[in-house]
Amino acid sequence: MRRLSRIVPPGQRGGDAVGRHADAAPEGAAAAGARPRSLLREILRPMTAPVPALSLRSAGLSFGDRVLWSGLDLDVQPGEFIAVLGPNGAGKSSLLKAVLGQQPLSAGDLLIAGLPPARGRHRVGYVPQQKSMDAATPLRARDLVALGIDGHRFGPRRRSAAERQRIADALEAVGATGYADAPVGLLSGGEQQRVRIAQALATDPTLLLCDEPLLSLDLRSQRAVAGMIDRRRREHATAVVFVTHEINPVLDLVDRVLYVANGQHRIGPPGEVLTSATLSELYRTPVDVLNVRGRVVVVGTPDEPGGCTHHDLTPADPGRRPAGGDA
Ligand SMILES: Nc1ncnc2c1ncn2[C@@H]1O[C@H](COP(=O)(O)OP(=O)(O)OP(=O)(O)O)[C@@H](O)[C@H]1O
Repeated sequence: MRRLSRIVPPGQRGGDAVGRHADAAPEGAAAAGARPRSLLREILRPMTAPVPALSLRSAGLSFGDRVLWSGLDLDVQPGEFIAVLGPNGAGKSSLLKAVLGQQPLSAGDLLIAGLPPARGRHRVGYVPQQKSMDAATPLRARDLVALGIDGHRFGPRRRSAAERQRIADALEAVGATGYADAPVGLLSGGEQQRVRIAQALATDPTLLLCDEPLLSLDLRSQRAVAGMIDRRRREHATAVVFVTHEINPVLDLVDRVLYVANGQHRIGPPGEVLTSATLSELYRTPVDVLNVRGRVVVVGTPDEPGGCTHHDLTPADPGRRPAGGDA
C-alpha cells in the first residue's frame, strides 16, 4: 500500500477536496535559491499539519462490471462534516462498509487517521441504518452502549469504574440518561437512535460514520440527532461522514457534500455541488435544483419518474440551528 500518512490538507476548508501529497515537491522550496527559512517551513509543514481522519486516494468500488464509484480522492479533516448523497444503489453505504473494513476496495487506498483500516478501525464510530428493535430485546439502553466498548470481547465481563463512567458520559451526551435503564425495545425510534449514537461515541472515535441516522425520525428528533452529532464534532474535532437522503436537516451543518451517481461523483461545498449544472452533469440528464418558497428541491432525476422531488433540500431556518439536545 502506498504511504499516505504525510498528506498536506487542503489549504482551505470546504474548498479543494483533494489534499496534496507531501511527497510531491513543495512549490518553490525545491527551486534554486529558495531561502533556508522557507525551506524549513516547507519541511515542517507536513509534520505539523493535522492527519486527516479519513483519506481515500484513487479509491474505487465495483461489483463485476458495475462501477459504484472510482477515482475517489478525499481527505476528511478532523471536525469536518461531510454529507454523502446520491440515489438508491449509488454506493453510499458501501463506502461506509469500505471504511469499516467490511468491504475491500476494488482500487486505490484508504487510511483512517493515517493508519490502514485494520489498525485504524478502533478509531471509527458507526451509527448503522435504523432498524426498529424488537420490543422483547433483552437489553437496557445502558447495555447497548456498553457493547460499543467491549462488545468484541468474549465471555462475562466486569467493567471498571472508568468504563462505567464512559458509558454514563456517552448516555449523558445524547440526553439519554433518563431512560438508560429502560429496555431498548420499548424506547421510541428517536430514543433508540440517541442510544445508537451514544454507543458509537462511547469509544471516543476520531471518525464517526452515520448511515441514514435520520431515517423515519420526526422533524424534532431529526434536529436533535443532527445537533448531537454537530456538537460532538465541534467539541471533540470528530470528523463526520453522514449518509443521508434528507440533506435539509443538516444543510447548515455540512462543510462539504460528496454526491455519488452513475458511477461518478462530485465533492464540494453544498452550494457548489447542489446545482442544476452539477447534478445534470452527474445524472447525464437535465436536472433542476429549485428554490420554491424557501424550499430547495431537486427535480427531474431519472430515479424519480415524473419529476418528483429527489431530495428535499429545504434549507434549515437559520433561527433554528440545532445547538445540541432537543431543538
Ligand atoms: N457484496 C456485494 N456484491 C454485489 N453487489 C453488492 C454488494 N454489496 C452491495 N452491492 C450492490 O451495490 C449497490 C450499492 O449498494 P449500497 O447499499 O452501497 O447503495 P446505497 O447508495 O447505500 O443505496 P440506498 O440509498 O438504497 O441505501 C447495490 O445495488 C447493491 O445491491
